[in-house]
Formats: sequence, structure tokens, C-alpha cells
Amino acid sequence: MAENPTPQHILEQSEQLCTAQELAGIIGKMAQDIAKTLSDQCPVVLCVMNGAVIFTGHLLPQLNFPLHFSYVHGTRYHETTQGGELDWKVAPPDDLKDRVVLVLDDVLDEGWTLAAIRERVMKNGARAFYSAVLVDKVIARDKPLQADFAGITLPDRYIFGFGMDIHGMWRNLPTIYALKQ
Ligand SMILES: O=P(O)(O)OC[C@H]1O[C@H](OP(=O)(O)OP(=O)(O)O)[C@H](O)[C@@H]1O
Ligand SMILES: Nc1nc2[nH]cnc2c(=O)[nH]1
Repeated sequence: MAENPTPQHILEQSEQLCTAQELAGIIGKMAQDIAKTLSDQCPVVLCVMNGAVIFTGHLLPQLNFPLHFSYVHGTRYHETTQGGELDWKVAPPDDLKDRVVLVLDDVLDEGWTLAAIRERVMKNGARAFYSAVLVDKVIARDKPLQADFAGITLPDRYIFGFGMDIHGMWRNLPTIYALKQ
């Protein structure tokens, strides 16, 4: 891949990993599983911006029980494909005392982002923490946490589309892609 590939070049060098229809089925099943556990808890649902924006937009209308909604914004990949320190742009809400919290993220990779969110959420008084990730990546290392609800398992390749970026671009693709190997 060239050092500064154009958006079109990235797309040409990529392959689709699943269809939009498959994603719809996966998210529908996740909504049912989440409802079985949380429908009587009135959870605070937090979207992890930016990557989880499309996943959240598909999942939320299918959660057919009362909930409160807000978001956190933390990034540790910036516009690169390597994670670093988590940079908090918007931290979890302060007023989580005794609340059950469900955090929605697009991908659980090394797990440091969700682990840091869990720590802040519990410090802010939550009674219980749950996480739902659209993609659980298979990596060679142990993760600091496992997701309570996971949609699809994918191999250790940098993915983009459906909310996830590559070099800051292509979050708007309607399904998930990876660069050809
Ligand atoms: O499990 P980890 O290795 O910690 O990685 C997962 C996180 O990485 C991505 O966020 P990113 O930092 O790229 O910010 P973005 O959501 O704005 O793209 C993704 O949206 C997850 O939040
Ligand atoms: N866009 C994107 N963000 C990530 N954050 C952690 N892993 C990934 C990935 O594969 N793609």
C-alpha cells in the first residue's frame, strides 16, 4: 500500500468481510440477547464514539425496553492502525450511581479502550457494567476484559467501514472491509 493512498485506492485494495444483510441479522440477535439480560434494568446505554456510531444506530431501535442513552468519546488509534494511550475527549457521565451501564463499541481488539471505560464507569458509581461489541477480534494475547455480548468474531486484520475508519476515512461504508492480504 502506498504511503498516502487515496480513498479510492484503499477501497480497490480491500475486500468485504460480511454483507450488510448478515450484519443486520447479527445485530438483531444481539438485541434479543441484550433484552434477555437487561430489559428490567433500565440501563444507561453509552455509545463509544466515533466507531460505534453506526452499530449503535442499528441496535438502539431494536432494544425494546426503557433505557437512558448517552455517549463517551475516547480514542487510542487516532488515524493510524496502531493503538496508543487512550485520549479521553468525552469521559463517561458522572451520575452513574447504582445504575446498570451497557457500553456499545464497534470492535474489541486489544481491549484497552473498553477496560478503561469500565474502570471510569465503575468509579462513577455504577452497580454493574456490561459491554456489547459488534466485532470481537481474535488476537494472540489475553484481553483485559471479554465482552458480555459479541456479534461476530473476525481474525486479526485491521477492519473498516460500518463506523470504523481507515486513515480517518470510509466510516460511511455500509458493511465491514479489510485490506487484501
Ligand atoms: O480494543 P482496543 O484495542 O482498545 O481498540 C478498540 C477501540 O479502537 C477503536 O477506536 P479508535 O481509538 O480507533 O477511535 P474511533 O472510534 O474514533 O475510531 C474502536 O472504535 C474501539 O473503541
Ligand atoms: N477502524 C478500526 N479501529 C480499530 N481499533 C482497534 N482495532 C481496529 C480495527 O481493526 N479497525
